[in-house]
Amino acid sequence: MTTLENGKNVAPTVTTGPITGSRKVYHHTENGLRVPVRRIDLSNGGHFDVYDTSGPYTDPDVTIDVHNGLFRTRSGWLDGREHNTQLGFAKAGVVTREMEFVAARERVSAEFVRAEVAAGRAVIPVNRKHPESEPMIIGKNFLVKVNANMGNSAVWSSVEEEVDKMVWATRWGADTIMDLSTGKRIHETREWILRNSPVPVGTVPIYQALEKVDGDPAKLSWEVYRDTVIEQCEQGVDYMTVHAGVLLRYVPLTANRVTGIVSRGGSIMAAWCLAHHRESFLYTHFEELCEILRAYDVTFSLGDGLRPGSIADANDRAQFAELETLGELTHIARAHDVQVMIEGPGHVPMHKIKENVELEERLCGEAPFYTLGPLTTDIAPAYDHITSAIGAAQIGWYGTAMLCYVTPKEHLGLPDRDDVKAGVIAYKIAAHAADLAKGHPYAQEWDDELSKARFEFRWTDQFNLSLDPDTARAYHDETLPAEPAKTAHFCSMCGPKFCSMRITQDVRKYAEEHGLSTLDAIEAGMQEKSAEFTESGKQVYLPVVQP
Ligand SMILES: C[C@H]1O[C@@H](n2cnc3c(N)ncnc32)[C@H](O)[C@@H]1O
Ligand SMILES: Cc1ncc(COP(=O)(O)O)c(N)n1
Ligand code: MET
Ligand code: SF4
Ligand SMILES: [Zn+2]
Repeated sequence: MTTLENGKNVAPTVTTGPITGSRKVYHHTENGLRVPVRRIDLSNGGHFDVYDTSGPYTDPDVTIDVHNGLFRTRSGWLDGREHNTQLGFAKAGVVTREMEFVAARERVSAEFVRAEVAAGRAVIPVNRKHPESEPMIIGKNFLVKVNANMGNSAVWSSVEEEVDKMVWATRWGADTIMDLSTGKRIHETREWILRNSPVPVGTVPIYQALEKVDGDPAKLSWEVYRDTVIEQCEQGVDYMTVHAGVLLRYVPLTANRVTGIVSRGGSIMAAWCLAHHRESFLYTHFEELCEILRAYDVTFSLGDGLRPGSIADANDRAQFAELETLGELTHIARAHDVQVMIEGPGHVPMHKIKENVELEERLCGEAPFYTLGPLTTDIAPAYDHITSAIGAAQIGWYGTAMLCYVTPKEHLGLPDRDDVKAGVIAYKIAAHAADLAKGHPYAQEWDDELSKARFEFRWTDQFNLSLDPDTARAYHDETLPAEPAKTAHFCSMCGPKFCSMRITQDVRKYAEEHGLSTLDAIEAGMQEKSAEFTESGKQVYLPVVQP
């Protein structure tokens, strides 16, 4: 690994050790692959296993050394596999080890995984040069995934912080991360992230290409771009955002928008097209690009350079014209055996969300949709993880395969690690809510486990089964920190006398003690009350006793 440029060579400090209340367990597949799960041990002697994105960092048996990077688990899987892709294998009827691995993670058959990849309805982003990552799948017939963006900017830059954010995001459940660095030491930052990332890493190569030409879009060229893409493929980037749908003739369609072009990549390409009055080199050289990505099995994330950046601009002609072009490019990429997903908006009010999914599926042959939110209103800067998680839950329900998080700092500044966690948790909620609504066979089991723990006042189990056990416990501790409170039949919300779940349990106990079913108990209780009512002279309103 390269040393850090600041000469001090400060090792990035990252968070290690299990998430509170759980431990890493490995399942072994038929062919001996080790598939991680996070096991939550319960106080009633049971346990519950959940999907685990956190990689070796949460395994106490692994020694983490960020200078050496993670163990290259997949390097042994890659022999003799040059120049073919997961899509190529899937089409040829071959089940790869990556497919077997994700099948175990998703609890489906490997053949189902193969068929979904072959149809282009799912992608497994795995650059052959990123053997540290654990394979995962993105597709609407699998668990909804979450991506976390990070990376430096010209205003704030630190390799250490970005590596820390990557580990932190995956700890809380990010399925992929994107390094969107635009500041100094882009190559080096990405190298540190890649060598230490247990999840696929995405980038937007045009950002680094622009940096190479001193930030002047007019100076960009296919050659500079191509060399940047190859450099990033060689490093191990798993998927790349390519804004090849921003065509010269679409740029005027944004002229009357409230917020113009909000995509960075989109605005850079629009500037290039106008400066040269030529068609985008991403579009004219698209087949060459396919051949480069194919050699590494890098997945396209066809960028939405004309996505709406405000409620007013949602679903306009510019946005949907670009989507049509992305559909055309999807079919070209697939013919080259290159995996494809499609990036989506942005800012969209709730009533305009569904149309986005329907159009995307129709135009892009059901390629996995990967959307930024969408934000369902513009009026809450500082809370855009919420405005967007609302849209994300909906769009996920309609069939979006991966949700790109938005943090509380959106529109305001570069997110720090706290923002990263807030964004990831908000999006884990949205993704899981979508899984539930889609009727995913295992999604509800998690809810049911937590609900049971809650009803039985197994407070510790309730904390540990939650997406954020530390915060759940800390909130309970704020008012009732003592150990006996962790089994008490109430919390400080209602107190002991008004705890409805405690009262329900009493009703059930009453029924049991009197040999009645709960319904009978209610009936019996009602008769008792009715007798009291008759005795009191059948008055509906009792006289108020003056103090
Ligand atoms: C496309 C989305 O990418 C996010 N984005 C862009 N750059 C960064 C960064 N360095 N860190 C985190 N998020 C970023 C913004 O939230 C934008 O909305
Ligand atoms: C879902 C999604 N959409 C877009 C981008 C790229 O950002 P930009 O288009 O601003 O360059 C991204 N990283 N993720
Ligand atoms: N918030 C913008 C969007 O909605 C992006 C700003 S940073 C390019 O896409
Ligand atoms: S987030 Fe900030 S830098 Fe990015 S487009 Fe908006 S105002 Fe510009
Ligand atoms: Zn925005």
